Amino acid sequence: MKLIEVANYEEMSQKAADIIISQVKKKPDSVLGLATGSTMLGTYQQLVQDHQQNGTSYRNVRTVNLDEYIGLSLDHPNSYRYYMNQHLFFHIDIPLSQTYIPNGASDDVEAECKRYEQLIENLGGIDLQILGIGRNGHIGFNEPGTSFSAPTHVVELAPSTRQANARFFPSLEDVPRQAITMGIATIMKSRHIVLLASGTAKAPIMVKLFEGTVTADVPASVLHTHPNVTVIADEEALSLVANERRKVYAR
Ligand SMILES: N[C@@H]1[C@@H](O)[C@H](O)[C@@H](COP(=O)(O)O)O[C@@H]1O
Repeated sequence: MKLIEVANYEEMSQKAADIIISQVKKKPDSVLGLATGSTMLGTYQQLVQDHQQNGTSYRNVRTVNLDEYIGLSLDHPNSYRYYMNQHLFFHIDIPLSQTYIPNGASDDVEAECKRYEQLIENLGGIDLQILGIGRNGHIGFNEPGTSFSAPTHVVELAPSTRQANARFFPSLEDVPRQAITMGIATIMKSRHIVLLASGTAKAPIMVKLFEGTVTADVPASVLHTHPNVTVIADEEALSLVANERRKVYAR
C-alpha cells in the first residue's frame, strides 16, 4: 500500500482525477470501478472539467459501480444510478449502455448479484477501482465482519452507515436497510485500487487502517494484501495517524 499525503479535498480530487485520466489515455477501453459518496464529488467534477477543456474521451470506457441501495427505483434521487448520471455520466461522452450499476430495484436481488459478478468477469475485470471508506472501515457496502472471500452480495446496512448516509435522505427512516455490493473478493481482483479519504470524520478509521493489521473488523484493511493499492488522504483524514506510521507507507 502506497500513501499519497495531500493538503486538502481539492488536491485529493485532482490527484485521483489525474490517475483516472492517465488510465483512460493509456487504455481507452478501460474498465473503471467507480464509487459514490461525498468523497467522490470533487474527482468527478475534475473529470468533467477535463473532458470539457481537454477532450479526454470515455467513448470506449466501461464503468462498474461498487454498490446500490435495494428498493429505490433507478430514477430515485438517492439511488446511486441517479448520482452517477447527475455527477458524471451525463457530462462526459460515455454511452450510458456502457455504465453498469447493480440493479437494486430487481425482483430477484440474489440473481442480480450473480449477474453482476459475471458481468464484471465478462468485461475482463476491473483495471482501476476507486474506493471511498466508511467511518467504520467499510469499502463499497462491505460492513465490518464481511468475509474477505465474498463475491457480489446483498448486505444489511449497519445502523452507523444508515446514520452516516441519512444526511442525503429526508429522514433516517427513509434510508434503505439493504444494499447490493461488490464483495471484497470482487474488489480485490481489480488490477489497481485507489482509496480516497478526506476530512476529520475519517481520521479515526485512518488510524486503524495504517496500524497495518489485516482484520475483517476493518474491511479496508484487506487492501494491505493487494499488490497495487494507492491511498490518497488529506491532512484532516491523517490528523490522528502518527508520523512513523505515515512513513511506513509514504513512498
Ligand atoms: N457505499 C458508500 C461507500 O462506497 C462510500 O465510500 C462511503 C463513504 O461516503 P462519503 O464519501 O460520503 O464519506 O459511503 C457509502 O456508504
